[in-house]
Amino acid sequence: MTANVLVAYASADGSTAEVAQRLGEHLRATGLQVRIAPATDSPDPTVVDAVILGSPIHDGALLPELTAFVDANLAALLQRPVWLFSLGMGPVLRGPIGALLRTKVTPPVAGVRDTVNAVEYHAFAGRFARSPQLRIRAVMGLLGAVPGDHRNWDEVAQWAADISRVVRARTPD
Ligand SMILES: Cc1cc2nc3c(=O)[nH]c(=O)nc-3n(C[C@H](O)[C@H](O)[C@H](O)COP(=O)(O)O)c2cc1C
Repeated sequence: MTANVLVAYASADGSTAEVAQRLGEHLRATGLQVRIAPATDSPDPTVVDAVILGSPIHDGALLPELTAFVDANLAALLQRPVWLFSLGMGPVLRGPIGALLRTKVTPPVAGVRDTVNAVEYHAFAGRFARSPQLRIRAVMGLLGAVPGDHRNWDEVAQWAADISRVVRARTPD
């Protein structure tokens, strides 16, 4: 039997959408049936075997479109394996303060992770621009967050391979 996977995402500026698309394509290449959809399209998680949820982090939290999708579909999400990913600055932080913060999961993100009982949460480095605000630029400089596209496509491919292995192992032939 071919397993069905839903990749549902929120994205403000497109970089998370591209990671969701790439994850879905890698999963398809391993033989899974995959639907990739914005959370605002209300894709139906009850018709799939596994769900991957993704969102950028804004001000320490996942986007409200993603959390609204989680709230609206919680019963279905709790009945199937769910993986959660985010895009943000965390993984690229450097220096003494950055090192303290880079692996921290904020309470709002941990809340969603734990609410859906995620098999795994993966924080990917995202894409971010130079802030027009001097104060934000100063904080980012202090944390070593260099503006740019920090997405690591090999890491995305590896995560998709890991998920596919688990999903296929759970699906009877
Ligand atoms: C308004 C705003 C707030 C952000 N806040 C955070 C944050 O609190 N923590 C973080 O790690 N990244 C933060 N970022 C970085 C983004 O999450 C990152 O650039 C991501 O790749 C954007 O995804 P998108 O292109 O799908 O919208 C913020 C970006 C913006 C524009």
